[in-house]
Amino acid sequence: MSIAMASLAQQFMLELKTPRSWLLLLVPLFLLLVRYSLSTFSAKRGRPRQQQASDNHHPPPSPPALPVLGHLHLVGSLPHVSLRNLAREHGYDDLMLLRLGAMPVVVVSSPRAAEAVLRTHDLAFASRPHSLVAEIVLYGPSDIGFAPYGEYWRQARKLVTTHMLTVKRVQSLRLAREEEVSFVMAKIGETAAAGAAVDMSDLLGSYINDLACRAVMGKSFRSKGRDKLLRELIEDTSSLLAGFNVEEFFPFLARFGVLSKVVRAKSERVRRRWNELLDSLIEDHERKYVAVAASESDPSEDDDDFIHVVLSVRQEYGLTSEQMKAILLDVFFAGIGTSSSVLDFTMAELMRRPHLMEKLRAEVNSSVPEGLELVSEADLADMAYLRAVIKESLRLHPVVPLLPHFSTASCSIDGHTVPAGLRVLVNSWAIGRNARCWEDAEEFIPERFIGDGGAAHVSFKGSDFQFLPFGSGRRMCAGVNFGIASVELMLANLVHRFDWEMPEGKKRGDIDMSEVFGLVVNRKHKLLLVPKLRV
Ligand code: HEM
Repeated sequence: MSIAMASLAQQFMLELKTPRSWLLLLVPLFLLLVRYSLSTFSAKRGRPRQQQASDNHHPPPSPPALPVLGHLHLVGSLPHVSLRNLAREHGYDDLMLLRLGAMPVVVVSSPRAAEAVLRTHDLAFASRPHSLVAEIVLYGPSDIGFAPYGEYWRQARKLVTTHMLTVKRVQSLRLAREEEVSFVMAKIGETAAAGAAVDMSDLLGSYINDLACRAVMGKSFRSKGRDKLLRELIEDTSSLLAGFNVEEFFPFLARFGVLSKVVRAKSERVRRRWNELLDSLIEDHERKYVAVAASESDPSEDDDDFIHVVLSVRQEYGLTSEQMKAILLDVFFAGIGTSSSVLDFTMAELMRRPHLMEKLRAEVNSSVPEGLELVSEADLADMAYLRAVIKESLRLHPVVPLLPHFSTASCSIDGHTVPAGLRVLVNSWAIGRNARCWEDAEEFIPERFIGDGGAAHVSFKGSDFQFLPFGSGRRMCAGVNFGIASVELMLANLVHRFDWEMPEGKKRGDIDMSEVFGLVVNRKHKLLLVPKLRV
């Protein structure tokens, strides 16, 4: 019986990648749940009136909901789109309160309300919602992205921002970026010579993956196909981290515990794989570290990778080995999918608008000394249009479209009370397309970000609340410089070195910008392009 239940649940978990597919699970459970909710409702009715009133003191407005499901049935496979449409339909432009099953969630859809959450009441919203998978895979969680707000998170974030992701260290990885870009250009060159098409999505993914490996462990992981294994492991983990645990929506199901057992078992398997990998890498580094210390020689630049950094400050920060591993894992989860998806969206947008690609190419070519095949980081300094193209891509396609926050104190926003203990989603995708803030909001127009453009002064550093691709406030992305540096250099080289054409029989207009929601939003279809060598 329990094996049958477990395999049924496993089947369901495979299906449960999108909120709408939860309905599959919910149909047979519906009647049971109605009973549960009726009993909860009668219990609530029995509570004193005063207490009920204080629970619901001017809550944010809410669209009509179904019993039991709440608003769950209104959230489709692209939650950021569904939530924008819902807010728009009901005129809840700032704040909206939804109930997903039994879980209340506040959705923020305007720059004004985002500023209230991420700046005015930053401290009250600086935590993250609980995730069972993160608790297991990230040891607690002891990383930075998923850790609840508190002293541990403050120390871990300080470690990362003052030792690992500093401007200086990102600059010191310049050589690594240039080498990795050169490696990719050579690979594309071979494909160009053969007249074949390149799977850009795959290629850009492995470029960012190799860069993360160089940063974390000082070398790429390419030998013996280990980079593929690592990418698989990252993908397996990311899809688990992005999934929802149905029991959080329906605490009633926790009584059976079957679903969380399945999620737990999968998460533990993934954690074991990471453990083996990271333990062996850390041991290697420790041996080298001890040898360098014994020889009293200066560590070489190659020894300056993130594992060495974490080992060197381990005592100062009092880190356990699990905490070290969790912090290193953030570079893989927060850094890889995000940057490669930004590159993929940007190339797809440029392919759909060849005149913009030409304009960018003209800027790049004019900044690179005649006859040089590769664009170096020094050449990027004056490329204002390159930066505008990337910003415009981030505006229309923020790869983390819903910023996940959690309230730890009650606050009042625009006369509405948001109590402590609530999930809060800032819909940065909706905000970036808000027609009140952006002219021709749905169009890809990089010119808005330069010269006399209406958004020339708008930055992604977290002070302009109509543009939040990296979030804002205490939980803002810790790797902005790292991410942007790897995107800029690759994009400049792609347009400098090659002309890009569509595979035979395909038109530029065929490029489909459909998305898939996950820990990071990706384009649904692979971007296949035919390179023609230019220089
Ligand atoms: C262009 C690529 C990237 C984009 C678009 C991006 C975007 C984001 C966003 C939207 C958040 C959540 C902010 C919030 O909740 O308010 C975030 C968090 C984070 N990002 Fe990035 N990111 C990128 C690259 C990177 C890289 C390369 C790293 C590290 C090497 C990194 C490390 C982090 C960390 C550690 C957090 C968690 C911060 C916290 O919770 O305190 N990101 N990122």
